[in-house]
Amino acid sequence: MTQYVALIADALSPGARAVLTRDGAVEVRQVDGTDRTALLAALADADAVLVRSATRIDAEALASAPRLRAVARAGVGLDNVDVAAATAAGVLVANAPASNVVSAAEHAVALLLALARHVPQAHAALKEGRWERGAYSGVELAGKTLGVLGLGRIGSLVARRLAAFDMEVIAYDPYASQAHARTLGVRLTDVDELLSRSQFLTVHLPLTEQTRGLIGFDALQRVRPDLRLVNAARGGIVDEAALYAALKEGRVAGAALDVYAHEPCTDSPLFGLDNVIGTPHLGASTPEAQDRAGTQAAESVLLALAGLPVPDAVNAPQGVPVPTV
Ligand SMILES: NC(=O)C1=CN([C@@H]2O[C@H](COP(=O)(O)OP(=O)(O)OC[C@H]3O[C@@H](n4cnc5c(N)ncnc54)[C@H](O)[C@@H]3O)[C@@H](O)[C@H]2O)C=CC1
Ligand SMILES: O=C(O)CCC(=O)C(=O)O
Repeated sequence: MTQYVALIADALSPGARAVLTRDGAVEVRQVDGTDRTALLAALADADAVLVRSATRIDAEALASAPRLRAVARAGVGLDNVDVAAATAAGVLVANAPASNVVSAAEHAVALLLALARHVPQAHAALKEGRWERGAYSGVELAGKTLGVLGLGRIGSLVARRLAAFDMEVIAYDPYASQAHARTLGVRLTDVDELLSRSQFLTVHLPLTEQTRGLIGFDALQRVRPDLRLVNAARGGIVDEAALYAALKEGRVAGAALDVYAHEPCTDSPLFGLDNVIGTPHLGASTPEAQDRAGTQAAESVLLALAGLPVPDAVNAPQGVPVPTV
């Protein structure tokens, strides 16, 4: 006999459903969380909701969910969940902070390499029947300076991988310790040095009110003209209009983007520039990452519904340990 309803609002791995139904107490319902009307209606009976990044759980969604006890994010970023409103409503929010970080880091490295060597452009030309060896000469990574903006879980994995390409790695993260940076072979700098010295810059910050627009017109005035920028964190941290202007005016050499201010995004002016490559928010899109994210999110829901401490709760009451970076 089921006692609770768990709503899966984005495409999660089959492992999530298997965990949720393990003890027979949870009925799983599926809804397309991007269909706002359907989402709000489905939330009316839900005790828990599981999302990835496409579904917005904001104050309106929470107000439509009188029974809700938990929001589980099968992934890292919580910018699509109003954590303050959930906390005020007594709804526990949990993410799966370590689930997809290797996939996200590997994707950032893949974008950086593809950007350096024009892999997508050369591939497209070849498939269209053009053998254009002269058009797609690239640059080496060895000996270049990589700037890492945000030396948390993903930034650290990227730094370690790209140090192995013989890059000099510097990072800006006011919350990272010197000891942690040293173990990665990374030197911590201030923002000025990060911007003025980096030949590659990779962004690994959460999107918050402090980080929104951080790489904007001002920052992009202070970079080298041979800078190649990678953003596989969140759209909105890099100001797309400022980036477009900098690329167009030759103040930045290239950009590789996995994330956009408004998603889905298919018509950005940035896509019209030859020195921009992009993927549609694929950082976490591997079966390995999705399996971990889905099952961890589902485990958090079971704990929350049972009234037990949830290790990855981001708004846990005092006394419940919340893991930090
Ligand atoms: N493209 C994709 O599919 C994915 C994107 N992400 C994004 O990547 C972001 C980072 O993920 P993690 O590394 O796991 O998070 P994390 O929390 O481990 O690391 C973030 C780091 O940013 C630092 N930071 C915060 N504010 C800062 C500021 N103003 N200036 C400089 N540093 C600052 C923090 O000290 C922390 O070390 C997530 O918040 C998410 O938005 C995460 C997974 C997949
Ligand atoms: O679920 C996804 O694919 C998005 C992953 C992501 O951006 C995150 O975990 O923050």
